[in-house]
Amino acid sequence: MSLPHSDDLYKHIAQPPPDFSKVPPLFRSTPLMRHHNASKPRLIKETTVTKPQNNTKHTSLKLSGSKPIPTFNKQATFDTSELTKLLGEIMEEKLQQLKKDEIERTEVIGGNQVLANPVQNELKRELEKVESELKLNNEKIKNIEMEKQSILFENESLKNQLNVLKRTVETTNGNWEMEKQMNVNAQNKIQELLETIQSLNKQNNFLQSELEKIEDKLIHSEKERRKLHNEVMELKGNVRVFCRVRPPLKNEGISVDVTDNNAVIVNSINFSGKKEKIKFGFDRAFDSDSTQQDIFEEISQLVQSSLDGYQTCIFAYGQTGSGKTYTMEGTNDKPGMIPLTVHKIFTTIEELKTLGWQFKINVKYVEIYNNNIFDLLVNGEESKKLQIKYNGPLVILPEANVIEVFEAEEVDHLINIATRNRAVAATKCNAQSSRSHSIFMMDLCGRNIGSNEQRFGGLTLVDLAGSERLDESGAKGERLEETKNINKSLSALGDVIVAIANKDSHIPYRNSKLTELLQNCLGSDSKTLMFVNISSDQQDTLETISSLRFATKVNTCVIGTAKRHVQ
Ligand SMILES: Nc1ncnc2c1ncn2[C@@H]1O[C@H](COP(=O)(O)OP(=O)(O)OP(=O)(O)O)[C@@H](O)[C@H]1O
Repeated sequence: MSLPHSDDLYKHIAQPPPDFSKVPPLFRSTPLMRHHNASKPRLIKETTVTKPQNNTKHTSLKLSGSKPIPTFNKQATFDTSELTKLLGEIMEEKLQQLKKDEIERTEVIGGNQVLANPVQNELKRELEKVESELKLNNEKIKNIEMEKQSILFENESLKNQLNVLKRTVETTNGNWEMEKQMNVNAQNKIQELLETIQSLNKQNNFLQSELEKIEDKLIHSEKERRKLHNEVMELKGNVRVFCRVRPPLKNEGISVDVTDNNAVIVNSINFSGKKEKIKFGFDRAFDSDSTQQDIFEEISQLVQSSLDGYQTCIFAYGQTGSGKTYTMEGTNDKPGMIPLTVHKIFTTIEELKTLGWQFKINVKYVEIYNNNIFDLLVNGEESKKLQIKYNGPLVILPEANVIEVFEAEEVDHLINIATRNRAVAATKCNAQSSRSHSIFMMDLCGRNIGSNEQRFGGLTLVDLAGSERLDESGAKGERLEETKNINKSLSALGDVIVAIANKDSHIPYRNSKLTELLQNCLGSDSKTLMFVNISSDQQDTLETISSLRFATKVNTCVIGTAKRHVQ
């Protein structure tokens, strides 16, 4: 009798899980040896079966009288519990058979319970061997079961991972498609933009050349404009006189009329007591209704001249209380010529920037009191006397504070400081009378960044101290000294203008600090505008006539063609 070797048995078990669905139900569910046949079942030798599909040989166990143990199928699902049960049943059956054989053999011997027969011993050894093999196989099956569980678990985990990877690949594919499309769109857009840039570059080059042509034309027309402007100014006269009539302060009758915008008629009484009308002609005459703006419109062209590189000077002359300070400085709500001029300069500079002009503006503000020059741009401390020096033909004040300004508001602030510092003394004639000449100076240095042309212009605005006839003022002591100095300097101013008008070889600038300081802007190189301010009050008639005579003298003065300071 030959039993299957345990290794052979294990060989079948160690194969991949068999597919029991392909095993006939009989072998999967029927307990093999539960219904014994009449003949005793025996474990018989191995049978070899060749599978037609792949010619592989399979070995199966078979018990006599029992159903054959199913052939192992590599493709089949592996059900170890079924196999264990099957093997158990085989072993059990074999054991029973051995026991039965032993009993039969014992009976053969004749009822003697003797077992010492060699066949019996061999069977016993066989039994023990089979039993130990069974045990061993059971353990191997257990291990295989565990390994199977682990493989199943790993398989499940790999399946999950595979699913995740599949989804990731799907998503990535979707994203990649989307990005591919976006990339195509972006490349199209870039192409479009490149084409636009190219076309814009072409346009730009064209416009650039057009711009250069226009700039050339502009520079040319700017030069033309300056030339024409200057010709107009020269035709108008480099020294012009405007007369402004102050509204009456007292209700005593008006002694002055303005006609034709350029003539002033004074109603007076002559020495013989007869009424007479004295007429004075000027470049412009403004009646008492004229506003600050009306007047500024007429002088604003001088601002352009100063930016064009000319020295310009505007001064206000007139008796005390005639409205000089009102005209030059004005009030907060009715700004005068100085603040209006400053604002105009800054707006014009802004416009000139588009033509490549850049300006540096320095401001000085001084007063002349008792023929001494004092700085008005001092903060708190007492102003010391300033000395006039010469830089070639140019008059300079090296000790004066020079403030560079960048906007009109800064100048407004400086004017406020100067107004506070200005010496104001009460006199019999006017409790608010200014007893000094105030002189506001702006140096305008322009440079054109395109043509590198440079211009050095200047604007001087002078509020002269009130002219007074000594017998009228009744001044004594310090006030008398002030009045004398004022009148002396005003007289010197008249003399200088007359000397210039007469083309005298000597111009007496140095007769007073006023004329000496105004030298830069009183002469052939400059454009001068004088306001003669007069009172319309009847009681001021004599002073009015005196002022108008002085102004007429200036008005007839023809100063030579102004020179522009350019490099
Ligand atoms: N055109 C005007 N319209 C209205 N008020 C004016 C006008 N001119 C002058 N005034 C007023 O007359 C007064 C005297 O004017 P202002 O102080 O300007 O004279 P002034 O000539 O500067 O005197 P002084 O020589 O003493 O300095 C001020 O109250 C001023 O407001």
